[in-house]
Amino acid sequence: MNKKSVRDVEVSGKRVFVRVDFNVPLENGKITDDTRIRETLPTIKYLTDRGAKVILASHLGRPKGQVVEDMRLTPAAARLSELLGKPVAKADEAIGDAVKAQIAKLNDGDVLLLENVRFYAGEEKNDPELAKAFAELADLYVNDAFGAAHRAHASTEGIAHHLPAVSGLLMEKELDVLGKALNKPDRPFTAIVGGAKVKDKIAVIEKLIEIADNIIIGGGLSYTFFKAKGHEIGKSLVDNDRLELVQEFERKAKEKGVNFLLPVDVVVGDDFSASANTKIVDVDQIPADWEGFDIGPKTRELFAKTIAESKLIVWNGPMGVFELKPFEDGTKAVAEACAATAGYTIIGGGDSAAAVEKFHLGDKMDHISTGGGASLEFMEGKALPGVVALNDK
Ligand SMILES: Nc1ncnc2c1ncn2[C@@H]1O[C@H](COP(=O)(O)OP(=O)(O)O)[C@@H](O)[C@H]1O
Ligand SMILES: O=C(OP(=O)(O)O)[C@H](O)COP(=O)(O)O
Repeated sequence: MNKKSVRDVEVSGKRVFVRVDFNVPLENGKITDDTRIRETLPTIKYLTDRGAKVILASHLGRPKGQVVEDMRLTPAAARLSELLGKPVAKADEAIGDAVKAQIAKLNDGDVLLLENVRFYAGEEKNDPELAKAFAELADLYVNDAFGAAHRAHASTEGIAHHLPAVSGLLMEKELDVLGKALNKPDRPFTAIVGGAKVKDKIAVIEKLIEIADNIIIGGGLSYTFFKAKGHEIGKSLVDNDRLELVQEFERKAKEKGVNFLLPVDVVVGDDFSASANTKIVDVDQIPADWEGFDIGPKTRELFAKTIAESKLIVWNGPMGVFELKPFEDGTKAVAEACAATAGYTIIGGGDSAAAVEKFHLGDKMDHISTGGGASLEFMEGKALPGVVALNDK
């Protein structure tokens, strides 16, 4: 990488603002998968071992510029403290005099976690005033939030214009591993896209058609494709603004000789809950009032066959609502197929990583990336604003 990292600068005694991605899955205030926190330990330890004062900043969820009590970072501070085996102070805000006073009390080697940066409307707008307010807290900026590197926000991009700015060790590792795998991909190369961030994911498919041999679509994303074909989709997730666009994808894929696989059957439920009534139906038989929550058994077999024959598999986004027992089997089947294939497997995204860990298959994958959207955009060849803003070597 041509960007400076923590290894290239003096950190001892400095106040270091480290942007991490602690956007972890939570259930009733408990962290269900701490991968993203564990993955930042090398950077945090590197800095504390050398006597830096570490000021951590992250977003959690999408609170849209408001304080949302359930989206405070308090559980992340507690988990980090357990993992580091030492106290981690927690601020109730991310900027301002109270935070500055807390920082002034830090000793060399101490760690402080700021409050959710998305509680401030300026974060996602990349407001220069907010970026300056973050920069006032520190002497050095470290970006270790690979999962948010595709966002040009005040704490991922703006701040880098006000302080010396370098990458963390996780950021460096992610770019290195993904770069090596995707520079000259082994073929057949299969991209699997699922999940619930429908708009974001649809945006990357067009480019994937140009680089992958097989594209597998599952999860909440698929229903926009079914609706575009004129099928009833009941109450399933949909992006009504992109019905024409997704039809284009299938046409383009055909033109390029890319195998474009959509689910053929799905598991529908009458409620978003673990006690919902469920049915398995073909994709043109979804009842009105029901909602598609998982891929069906015929689809699992179809997807598994393609995964088995692939040399490189990049998977982002669960195949269904794997958090709920009745809708976990599709994601589990794809995770098992990825675990069994001889191909090189890269799993990306907070929830996809959580799913693989839930099924105890994490150690069977070649790389679990902390970024879903970020790894997809990296794969597209797009510049990641959180990386571009860092100082060149
Ligand atoms: N058919 C579906 N309907 C609603 N939500 C879904 C469906 N399939 C998957 N999901 C949800 O998608 C979420 C993950 O989406 P996303 O954030 O896009 O993935 P990642 O974090 O891996 O990038 C999971 O919480 C899962 O419950
Ligand atoms: O969870 C994240 O992305 P991912 O779901 O693509 O892995 C990152 O924390 C970015 O979050 P965002 O998509 O709300 O900007």
